[in-house]
Amino acid sequence: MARELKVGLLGGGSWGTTVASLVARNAPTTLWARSEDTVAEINCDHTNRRYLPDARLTASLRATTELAEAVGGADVIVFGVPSQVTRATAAAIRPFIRPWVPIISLAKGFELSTGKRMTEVIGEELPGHPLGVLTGPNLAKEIMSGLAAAAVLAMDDDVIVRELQDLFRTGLFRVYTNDDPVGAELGGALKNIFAIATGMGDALGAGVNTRSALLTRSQAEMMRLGVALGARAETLMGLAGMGDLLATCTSPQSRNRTVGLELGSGKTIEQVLASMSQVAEGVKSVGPVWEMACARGIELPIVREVYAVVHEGAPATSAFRGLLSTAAGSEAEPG
Ligand SMILES: NC(=O)C1=CN([C@@H]2O[C@H](COP(=O)(O)OP(=O)(O)OC[C@H]3O[C@@H](n4cnc5c(N)ncnc54)[C@H](O)[C@@H]3O)[C@@H](O)[C@H]2O)C=CC1
Ligand SMILES: O=C(CO)COP(=O)(O)O
Repeated sequence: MARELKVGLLGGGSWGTTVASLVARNAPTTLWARSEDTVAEINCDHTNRRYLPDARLTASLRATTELAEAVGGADVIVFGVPSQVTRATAAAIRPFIRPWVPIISLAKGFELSTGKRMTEVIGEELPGHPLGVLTGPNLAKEIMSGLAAAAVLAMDDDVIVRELQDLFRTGLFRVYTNDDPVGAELGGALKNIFAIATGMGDALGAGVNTRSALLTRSQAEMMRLGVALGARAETLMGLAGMGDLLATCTSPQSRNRTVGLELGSGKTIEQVLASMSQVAEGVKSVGPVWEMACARGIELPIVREVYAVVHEGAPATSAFRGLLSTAAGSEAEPG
């Protein structure tokens, strides 16, 4: 079944290219990227050196700069562009996309202006499509270097999710199905904020005890807000939540953790962003997440401190002091 489906994937960065290369092993896949150079390189050399310097892509993967070519004949559409351009990209493909095709989102962020999840954004721009997310502890460069990884493909529709599972999985990329797309999407987006916090802590010389405490309390904050926003707790305890939190907070490859490390070393957020060529979703997501927590009266001390450093210019050292000054009550409570 999966081999008969044609896939159109939007976004030629690290993760879009990685997923396109995996899916191309199972089905005819066309990747849309903006850059003509990137498209030519993928088609001729089977590489995308700007984002994945050492990786060799599946030779059958085709790339194009034409949206119509990528999505017009596709049976499945995959969104791999950053969160803040997802709405515009969805609107741009509206004239070309067939009415019923499933859409899978890879992005791990919230829309800055609305606080919406990416499947909410895509659903508003492209109503009537079955929507899902592919998420989990999936650092692109590790996967392209041939190391094993696991992900969840989360959709409301039990039949479609099983059909699509075969499309994404390979021998080393294990794909589990999950019927809580809201929880899976929230886990992937929320963990980025905690990766910034962990990076700050590590730059300031946090020990393993401190980092473990920070990760555990991050998981508690993710659960508190995530469940309030409609996630199931068990999803946030799984690959999409705790799994991705561990990967992103501990990997030197994580862009969000790198942002935290740089902030912790004394740089301003403007200096950090000016030196980065890839997206770190947590920088933008922390604003809407903090607003959602405040609006609901949910205490998230770690999110509060990351927000203060990223958006209010507070030094990273004050985030550490802020967390220590939060009263430690029962473990079940915030703080
Ligand atoms: N890199 C990774 O290991 C993983 C990333 N993700 C998520 O995937 C999403 C995409 O991330 P990456 O591919 O890593 O980012 P990236 O920074 O490597 O690449 C971003 C891509 O988006 C393109 N882009 C930027 N602005 C655009 C616009 N206005 N219109 C169209 N395309 C535009 C860029 O040209 C580039 O090709 C993010 O939400 C990220 O959190 C999820 C899992 C793993
Ligand atoms: O989502 C990711 C790993 O699962 C990638 O994290 P970064 O965006 O921080 O690199």
